[in-house]
Amino acid sequence: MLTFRVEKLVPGGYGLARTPEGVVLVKGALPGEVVRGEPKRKKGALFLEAPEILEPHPERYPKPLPPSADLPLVYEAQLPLKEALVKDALERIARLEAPLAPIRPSPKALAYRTAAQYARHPLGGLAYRLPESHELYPLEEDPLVAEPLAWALGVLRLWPLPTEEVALRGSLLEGKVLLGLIGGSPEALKRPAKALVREGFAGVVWAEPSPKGRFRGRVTPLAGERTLLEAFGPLTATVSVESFAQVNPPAMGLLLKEARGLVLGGKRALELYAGSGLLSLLLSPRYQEVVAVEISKEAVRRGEMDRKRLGVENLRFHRGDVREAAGLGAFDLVVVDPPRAGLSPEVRAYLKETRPREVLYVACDPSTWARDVGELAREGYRLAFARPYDFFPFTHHVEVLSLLRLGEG
Ligand SMILES: C[S@@+](CC[C@H](N)C(=O)[O-])C[C@H]1O[C@@H](n2cnc3c(N)ncnc32)[C@H](O)[C@@H]1O
Repeated sequence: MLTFRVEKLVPGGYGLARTPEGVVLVKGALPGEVVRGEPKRKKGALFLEAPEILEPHPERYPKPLPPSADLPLVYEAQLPLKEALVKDALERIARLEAPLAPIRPSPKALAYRTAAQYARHPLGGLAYRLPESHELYPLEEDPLVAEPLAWALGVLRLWPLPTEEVALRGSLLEGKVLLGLIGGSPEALKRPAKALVREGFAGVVWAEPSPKGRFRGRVTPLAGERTLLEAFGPLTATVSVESFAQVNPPAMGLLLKEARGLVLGGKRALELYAGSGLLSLLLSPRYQEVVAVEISKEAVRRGEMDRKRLGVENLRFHRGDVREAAGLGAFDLVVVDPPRAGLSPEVRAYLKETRPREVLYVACDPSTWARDVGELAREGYRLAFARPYDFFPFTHHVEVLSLLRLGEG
């Protein structure tokens, strides 16, 4: 059993501590806290997953939070820690001393999420599934979800639906919520789905559980609407329960507003990992031609709906794999917003080969972002702008908006 003090927060949401046994990564412990436990060795590093907290942080958040909330601090105290994560990644991984604009807080610290997934508890009601485990935590309430989802949770807790998981996507603009039922039989769920729509859900789809990920298998609409309209600052866009959209639309709205002012404009722009093409729609007035590449059929379908609704004529969606970007030729601007793994080796090779004048990089993982920024800096790019954004209060997650420019320009 070891007793030690946690030094700092590191990517992945762990508290790092230096102990006589070596460096220990502690889950759910905050910088400055004294913890006790038996660290276990995993893949060469020491981890303490369920520490006993002997000396809590003076600003520890006093109310219950879901298990995904791995930064249980009063809101103002979370922001410098997130800023430090990005700065640290930039210095340690990218080896850059570039200035970082101050972190932009989330417009709301609680009740901000417009999407969430829960497991069904075998004893009834809903539960949180602990990350990377099958353990379930019964759900009383979720203070992080926005109003339409809080209403949905109240209804779903009482419905004994024969599914494995439920997914929710709300719209703050419409004040409505869509429901995804994952697992069970679509035939058996048709009637309950119709009843749920009568109860106030905007729409219900069924999805086959898939080892490739949520909504990567068969999806069947059961009742009501399939999409909602949401406001992302300067843009309105369709959202669905079946494919990626940012979970904190007002925070994404602030990022979009700032992104619009960063780029130089020009002839051709390319967006990779485009989702439904929010950034392409936003930047389309600044370029003659815009191409958006995205692998998810459902995201492209939503993007096409938005393109037509907004009357954007110079944007073309290309449903495909970004690893094949080499075939698309050269662009003045390349926009990227990859998943946590960062840019694929093929995309990095494509950027080095075609050398766009500007790369607008939106990141959800500071470590892989710093790896990619460091690589581009060695290719002659300058990190002209970088600002952390808080899209996920009460978690270690932090988003970064950044612009890389070729040469001194
Ligand atoms: C972080 S999201 C960004 C979406 C968009 N910028 C937005 O804010 O809505 C990453 C997107 O990359 C897509 N994606 C992941 N791997 C891909 C690949 N190899 N080729 C094309 N798209 C991919 C995912 O489907 C997802 O929509």
